[in-house]
Amino acid sequence: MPSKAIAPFNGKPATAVMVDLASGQQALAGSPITPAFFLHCHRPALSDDPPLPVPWHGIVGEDSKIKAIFQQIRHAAPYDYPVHLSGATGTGKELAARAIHDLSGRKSGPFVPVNCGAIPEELVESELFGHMKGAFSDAHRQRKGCFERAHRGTLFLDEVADLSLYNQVRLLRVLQRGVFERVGGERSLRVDVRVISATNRPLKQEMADGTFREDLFYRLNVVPIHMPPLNARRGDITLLARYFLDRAARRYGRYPVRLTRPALSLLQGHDWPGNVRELQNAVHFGFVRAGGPIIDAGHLPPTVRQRAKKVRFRRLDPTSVSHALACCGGNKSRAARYLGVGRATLYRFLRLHQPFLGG
Ligand SMILES: Nc1ncnc2c1ncn2[C@@H]1O[C@H](COP(=O)(O)OP(=O)(O)OP(=O)(O)O)[C@@H](O)[C@H]1O
Repeated sequence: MPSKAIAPFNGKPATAVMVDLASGQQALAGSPITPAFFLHCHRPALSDDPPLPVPWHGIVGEDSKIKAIFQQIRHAAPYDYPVHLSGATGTGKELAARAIHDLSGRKSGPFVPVNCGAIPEELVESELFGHMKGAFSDAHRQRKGCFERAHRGTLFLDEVADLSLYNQVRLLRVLQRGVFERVGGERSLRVDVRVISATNRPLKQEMADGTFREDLFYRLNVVPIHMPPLNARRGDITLLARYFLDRAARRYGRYPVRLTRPALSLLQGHDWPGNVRELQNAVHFGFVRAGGPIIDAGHLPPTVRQRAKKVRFRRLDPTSVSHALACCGGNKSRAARYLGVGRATLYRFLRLHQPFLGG
């Protein structure tokens, strides 16, 4: 056990009640908790801690799928061709866009992210292209749009599929002609901008439905990069969880903080529909809930705990249950522990499957 694990005690005995999560062993109330007792309680239950790798341009991952993404980013970065990032929400599309910018010749220029889905329809045009004073009732002064602000840099159009057909045409014209006018302005402006776009919507389907213009798609999708869901790179779950925890611990000066093995296996068993963002939120929730150096399964959000239960239930099958019961001499509590499920789960399973188990 590295010495940092006992750092919270600063070598001095602390006084509080401490219970070993696995064995239920408890230090006497008010008696000093020695580092040795702390180690006794937590060493077997804690996850192993190989050193964290340095994030690659803010992106953490060692799975071959994410390494292939690093490679695609490296290839795309030096050119000015538009890149389109697809992938579900929370998979790291914005991080990838920033990495492309950082690795490009534009890195000393601005990176301007704009969430097309978050701007009210009537303001999209002025947000993208700027406006002249008096162009509309609230235009009290002239304002530059995102295209101008991104001059000599990169414009990141997030949620590009949320643009209305009208604004898609405006965007297409700028990409085709390389010039635009501010709303209410007559002078054509030319800027030097690289466009990276992203969406979590299926653009092929949107085109088939007529809600996304095909010509715009081909303008944006010159270099496509698809961000894989976290589910497809499950090997990175532990790494990412430890990374987010480490960052939280550093930020709030609460070091060291560690996940117990049961907490890690809950995280590993979850299917993460919200991808890395959901994992990050779950870790932060656990960090806040635990309030101390050890984050256990019970500190994780209910969604993660609930879903894991369902997954475990789905994984039960009559053969493994019969086998567990046989191994445990028919004792259901022991069989439940053997199977890694709660007693109630096993009882529910038995009620449903008793006829097939011959009981
Ligand atoms: N591989 C990763 N390593 C470290 N942090 C990550 C990684 N992937 C995502 N994140 C973090 O998860 C959060 C969501 O990432 P990001 O905003 O880039 O996702 P997104 O795909 O653009 O999401 P959306 O489609 O909802 O806009 C951010 O806080 C980001 O820092």
